[in-house]
Formats: sequence, structure tokens, C-alpha cells
Amino acid sequence: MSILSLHNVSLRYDPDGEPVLEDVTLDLARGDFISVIGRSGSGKTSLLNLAAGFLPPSSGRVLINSRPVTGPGPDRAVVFQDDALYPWQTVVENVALPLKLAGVAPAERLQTARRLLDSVGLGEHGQRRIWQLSGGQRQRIGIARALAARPEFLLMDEPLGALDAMTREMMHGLILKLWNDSRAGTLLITHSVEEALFLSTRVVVLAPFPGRIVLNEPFDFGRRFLSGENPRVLKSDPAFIAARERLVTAIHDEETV
Ligand SMILES: Nc1ncnc2c1ncn2[C@@H]1O[C@H](COP(=O)(O)OP(=O)(O)OP(=O)(O)O)[C@@H](O)[C@H]1O
Repeated sequence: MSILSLHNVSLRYDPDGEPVLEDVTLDLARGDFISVIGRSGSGKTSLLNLAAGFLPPSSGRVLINSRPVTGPGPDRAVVFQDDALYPWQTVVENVALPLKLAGVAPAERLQTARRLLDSVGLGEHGQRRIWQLSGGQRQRIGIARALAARPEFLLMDEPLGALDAMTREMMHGLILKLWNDSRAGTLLITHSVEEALFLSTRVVVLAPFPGRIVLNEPFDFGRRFLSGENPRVLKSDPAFIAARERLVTAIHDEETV
């Protein structure tokens, strides 16, 4: 089983300055869905950038299956809040792009891209241009594209941050279904405690200055949703409400843990 690991990782942007992350240890395995929450400046995006291989740690190790990560790779797909789609290409061409870069033959990559577009409910929109779509549709395409090359890990930085509440809720169900189908080990950075709690098999809270893990707890609300439980009922479950309070307290109270 593939595991993306951060072992005792610290990060300084300024070699003489304070660390942005200090002694962070976290394992993301296939089938995991880990959300990272925390106050602004706690190092969430920096943590994702280390996992993606965009940045090297100042100390500690970032490993995939015990081998050092030396840069970005096709085993890790990244989705940002601002979708990086190409407006001059059609929807289906955008989704097929990672397969084109991987050298997959045109017929096969179009077939895969169409299947992914169907899975995000946009099968009818393949020939449209990106500018003809709503923000929620664009994020669905961004996630479909990220999954096209079957990455082992999906790293998402606030992918739903710009969406309205209703679209966001719809996206939660979709993200859980795609995660369940792909089994890609998923790391989600979010500002929404409820989103983290509803989606994740594990929620990690970072406290700032220096960024460090102050809470790391498993949850099963996403799995319960996938087994057919109603999301509104799940979110009013006393266990959900109590967990939300614990997470909010951990974010605002550095004495936790
Ligand atoms: N490229 C950079 N160079 C120098 N400092 C940086 C850089 N990127 C981030 N920082 C600093 O590192 C700290 C953590 O930033 P980071 O973006 O990882 O936090 P975050 O938790 O994702 O914040 P937010 O919730 O506001 O997006 C902040 O103090 C930020 O100013």
C-alpha cells in the first residue's frame, strides 16, 4: 500500500527566521481522506506544498513508500482554489491533458476523459469551452482532470473556497464518491470545520507560529454518508456536533493536547 509520509518535518522560508512548520509528522495512505484545518498562517498550504514536492523541508523527511520525494510527480495530483484550466481548450481536452502529457494515445485518453466527465455529471459539456461554465462546474473539471492520470494521492488546497454553500454541499457528495472510487489518498486543506469533519477519515488541526499539529483525530461521517446515511441527519448527529466543537476549540485554543 502506498504511503506519503512527512517525518518530523520543519520548514523555514528564511533560513535565519522562525520555522513556519515545526516537527510535523503525518502519514497519508491510499484510502485515507485527511483534512488539514487551522488558523490563517498556521502552515496548511506550506504542508501541502511539501507533500506535493514543490518545496523541500528544511529538516525532516518527505517520503513516498520510504523513498524521498525530490519534486512533483504524476503519483500526486494537485487541485487549487483557482482552477488552472485552459480556456482555449474544450472541457474534454482539459480533462485529457495529463493523459496527453503521459503519452496515452488520443482515442484512449478521450475515452477516459469522457468517463470522468460523466462521473462528475458533466458528460454533456465535453465540447464546451471553459469560459462557458460556472465556478462549480470548473472545479468539477479540475478534480476530474486531477484524477485522469490515476494518481495515488490527490492534494487539494481549498478547492471549494470560492463556491456558494449549496454548490459546496453538492461537491461534498461528489468528492466522497470520487474518493471512494479512486481510493486516491486525499489531503484537503480547508477553512471549513464542517467540511473537514463531513469528508474526512482523519482531521488534523495545525496551530500557528510555528505551525504544528495540535489535534489528529479519526472520523467516519464520510463513510457513513457513502453507506447511505442522509447528510443532514449526519450533520445533526450529537457526535458530529460535539466533534465540531472539539475542532473549533482546538483551532482557537493553543493549549489543546
Ligand atoms: N513563499 C513564502 N515565502 C515566505 N514566507 C511564506 C511563503 N509562503 C508562506 N509564507 C509564510 O508562512 C506562513 C504559513 O503560510 P501558509 O500559506 O502555509 O499558511 P496557511 O495556513 O495556508 O494560511 P491561510 O489559511 O491564510 O491560507 C505564513 O506566515 C506565511 O506568511
